[in-house]
Amino acid sequence: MSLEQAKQVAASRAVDEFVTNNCIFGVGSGSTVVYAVQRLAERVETENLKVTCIPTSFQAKQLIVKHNLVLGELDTNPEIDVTIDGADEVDSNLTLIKGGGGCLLQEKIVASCSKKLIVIADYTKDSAKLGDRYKKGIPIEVVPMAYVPIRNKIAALYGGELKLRSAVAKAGPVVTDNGNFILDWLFTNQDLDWETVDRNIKMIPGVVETGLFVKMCHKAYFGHPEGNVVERS
Ligand SMILES: O=C[C@H](O)[C@H](O)[C@H](O)COP(=O)(O)O
Repeated sequence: MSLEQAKQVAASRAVDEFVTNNCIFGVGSGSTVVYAVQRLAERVETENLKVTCIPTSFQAKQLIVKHNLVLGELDTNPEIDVTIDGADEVDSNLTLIKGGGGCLLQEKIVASCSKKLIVIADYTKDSAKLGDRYKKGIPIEVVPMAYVPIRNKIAALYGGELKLRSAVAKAGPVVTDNGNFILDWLFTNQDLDWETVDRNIKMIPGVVETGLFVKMCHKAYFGHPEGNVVERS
């Protein structure tokens, strides 16, 4: 079984366990969520479910539209029953690194409005400590004019290196769905108190959001190459 199939089994399991008729459903972002939306669309069709989908990114919105699902927004649905989202790394406390695909801000807003945040991932995202397996650092979304002082302040506070994320098919930096830049913080101390770190970084003027999701995740599903799914809650 491939990594893609490992993502798929985790996504299907989560959708089957958490999506119910008439629910308000937060749609995460990234490559694993694609399988969750596919499974949701199958269930909506075969079981005639009524589900309103709240996107966490431009990509998520496109997925909802492509599968003819009902598109909602926080203005009309500020309380979400369950959000299913991917992650770049999940530690033993269910603390997450998110934003590898640049979508952390809307993801965290939607997660904060959700009764439950469920993470779906392949087994390579399952770590004891943040940084064990994901080596690209913690994404931090920042207002463009402030990226240099923010970079210096975080390095002075906690050490490590902060890199302005560069675009691949464009010259210059990645610009998020919200018009901001992303700093990837290559931290060196894996034993930090991530709740405090998250709070302190967010206090720096110009920081919009961090990719640290602390005490937000209700349950994680990790797909394995053998086809089994490991659950953690
Ligand atoms: O910005 C992207 C999101 O936080 C994704 O949920 C995360 O990067 C995981 O994506 P994938 O399922 O593609 O590994």
